[in-house]
Amino acid sequence: MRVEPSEAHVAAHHHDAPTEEATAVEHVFDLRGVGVHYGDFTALQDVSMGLPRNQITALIGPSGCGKSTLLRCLNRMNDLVGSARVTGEVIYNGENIYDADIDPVEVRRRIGMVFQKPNPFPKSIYDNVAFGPRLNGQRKGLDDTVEQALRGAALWDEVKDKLGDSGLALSGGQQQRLCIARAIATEPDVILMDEPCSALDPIATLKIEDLMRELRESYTIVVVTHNMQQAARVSDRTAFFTVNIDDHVGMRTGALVEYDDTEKIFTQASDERTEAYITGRFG
Ligand SMILES: Nc1ncnc2c1ncn2[C@@H]1O[C@H](COP(=O)(O)OP(=O)(O)OP(=O)(O)O)[C@@H](O)[C@H]1O
Repeated sequence: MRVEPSEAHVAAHHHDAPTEEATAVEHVFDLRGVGVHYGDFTALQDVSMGLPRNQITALIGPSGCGKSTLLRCLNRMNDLVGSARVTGEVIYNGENIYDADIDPVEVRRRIGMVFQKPNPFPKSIYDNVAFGPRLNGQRKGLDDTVEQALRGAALWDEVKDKLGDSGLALSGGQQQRLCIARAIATEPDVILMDEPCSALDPIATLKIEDLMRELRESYTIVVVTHNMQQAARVSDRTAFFTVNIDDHVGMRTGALVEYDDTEKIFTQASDERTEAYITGRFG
């Protein structure tokens, strides 16, 4: 990629004087009229929103409104779905990640992903975390990299004496933290999380939420969640999506209804559809 996000990151934190421009919120992503289509089916249309750096943005809304589809758009995971096509612009650190000269592998290195079901590789804890750095050609300092990533994912103390054990032998919550460690080991800029706690019990869930708040210091996080309390507890910004149904053709297309500070969405939503959803009257 032409713009090196880590440089953009450093630059953003070294403004000399707080001019009006410097104090404006910096967006890691600017989505401009984004639509996603699977063949002839439009799953999501006309999404425009800016995702602020070092904040947690939650994507919420009823089943099928396109939350996961949008999340996968942000690191070109939809490329792996043959029929998927993205329209509009996904601007990441000033560049459209769908431009012809952008390498999707590099995009996915900068923008990591954590999935709903913890999915460690059937390898040791150490090898799970070292996987990405090794793939990137790192040969030296792997022990340090692994330790730092496991510390960053709040898992080090629990596994430091059994790094050679299988990742699959850990509890569900530990496996999810291992997946987070694996994601941060390659030093991404952004972490995308698709319902990261839906397979976890309440205690493991709270641990992941605490971890998300810590990770926000160093990363920008975008999380899809069905859990309203979770969105309210962890996120800074919330985007509510709905499904518009076209009865003539039976098309169900997702659309962004409202995007604002989480506190505003949960206390004084501007759109009655948002309020109905978060108060549990719909969805
Ligand atoms: N690979 C695919 N091929 C075809 N259609 C798809 C594909 N993935 C998703 N869709 C469709 O796109 C729409 C949005 O799906 P998506 O999974 O993004 O919604 P969601 O809001 O994340 O839903 P949920 O909350 O149930 O996970 C749905 O109508 C779904 O059937």
